[in-house]
Amino acid sequence: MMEQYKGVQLGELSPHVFAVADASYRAMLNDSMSQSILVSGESGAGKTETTKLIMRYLTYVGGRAVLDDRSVEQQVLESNPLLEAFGNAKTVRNDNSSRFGKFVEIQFDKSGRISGAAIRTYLLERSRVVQITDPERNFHCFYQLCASGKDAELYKLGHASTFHYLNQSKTYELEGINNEDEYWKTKRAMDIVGISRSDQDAIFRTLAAILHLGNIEFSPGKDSDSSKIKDSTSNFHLQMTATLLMCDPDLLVSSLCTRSIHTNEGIIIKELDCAAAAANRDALSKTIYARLFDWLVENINKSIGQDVDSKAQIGVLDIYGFESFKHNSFEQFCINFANEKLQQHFNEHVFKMEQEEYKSEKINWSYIEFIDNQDMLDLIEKHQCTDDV
Ligand SMILES: Nc1ncnc2c1ncn2[C@@H]1O[C@H](COP(=O)(O)OP(=O)(O)OP(=O)(O)O)[C@@H](O)[C@H]1O
Repeated sequence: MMEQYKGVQLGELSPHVFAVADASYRAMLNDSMSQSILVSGESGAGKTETTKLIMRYLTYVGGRAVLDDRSVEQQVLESNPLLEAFGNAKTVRNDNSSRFGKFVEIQFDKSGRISGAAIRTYLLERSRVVQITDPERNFHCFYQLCASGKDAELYKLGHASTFHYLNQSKTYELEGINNEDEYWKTKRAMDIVGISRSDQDAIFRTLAAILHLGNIEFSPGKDSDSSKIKDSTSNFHLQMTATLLMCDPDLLVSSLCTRSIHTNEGIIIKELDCAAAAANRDALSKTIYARLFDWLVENINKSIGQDVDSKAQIGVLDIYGFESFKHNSFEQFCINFANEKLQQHFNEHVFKMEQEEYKSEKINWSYIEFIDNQDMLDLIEKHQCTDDV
């Protein structure tokens, strides 16, 4: 199919993702201008798979610029399983739903050969680390680690069902997928992108720490509105978390059960009640996970290598689609807002600007009705004067 679409004018053959990829590649070469491909659609529509096909096509036409055994394009493609292990999860609509947005920039030299690449990620759904509902799952990597046999034992991990962050939903397995096999695939992907064995250990240690952290429970302390570690089980998970994160257990307790407020007079330590301590614990887990994810992306980028002298680039944007669940949170608001913005960009170019041009050139055409969502966007993002409201 790639051969068939290579160099053929857009529209001559049936619609195909390779036709779009080819058109952007030719436009980049002929006009010496960078291009962007926006892959949109609701959750489960096939955006991530389409993005992979686009990258495969650009790899096919953009050839190989580096003559070592791990070329740039291969590394971009091979970084996918790793990003998916840490950034994808089962949702009601898609067993492998991307829970982050991704912008892949493929850089080309003046002869149109791939010379570098960069992956930028957006809006990781951090809340999933601490809260899931049946039949969804947390990020794949947690289930992979729990099923990893000896490695899981090393971090004192049991079955996924023994962890609060995973057992809020009773779905632990995915159809046709073996968690342990996936664990080894993820490790292999780490080898490919050049993550050292000691860094790999640190990554899984961090994941294990998050799981143990989630199992720490609190009970009321001596003072009113204060809290303490609930019992010996919670204390075990606390000690495990501290060991895995290589921090002092007492410091960890105080960072969970108290809050420091910086004032002009100095720092005030405030005790937290059980609910606030649990929220603190979850905030810590989300932050650690988000930073781990950013670290992974940064290392993938370092390993792929950027071409600072690149002549032009093709960017492929794969951002997660419209979502409407039974319970929608701030994340859904951000996702849907980003999608509305993208839809408006599409409307601007496909309907508004095109029809304005017809009008100015007095071309006879039948007006295409479309829903203009500008008012909705203005409502959310425009600064309003109080007088106007
Ligand atoms: N071109 C394709 N060929 C075969 N199967 C496909 C193709 N595109 C999508 N699928 C199937 O649909 C599923 C969902 O696709 P994908 O993960 O790409 O959706 P998405 O639009 O990126 O969803 P989300 O917004 O939830 O991340 C895939 O796991 C795969 O099973």
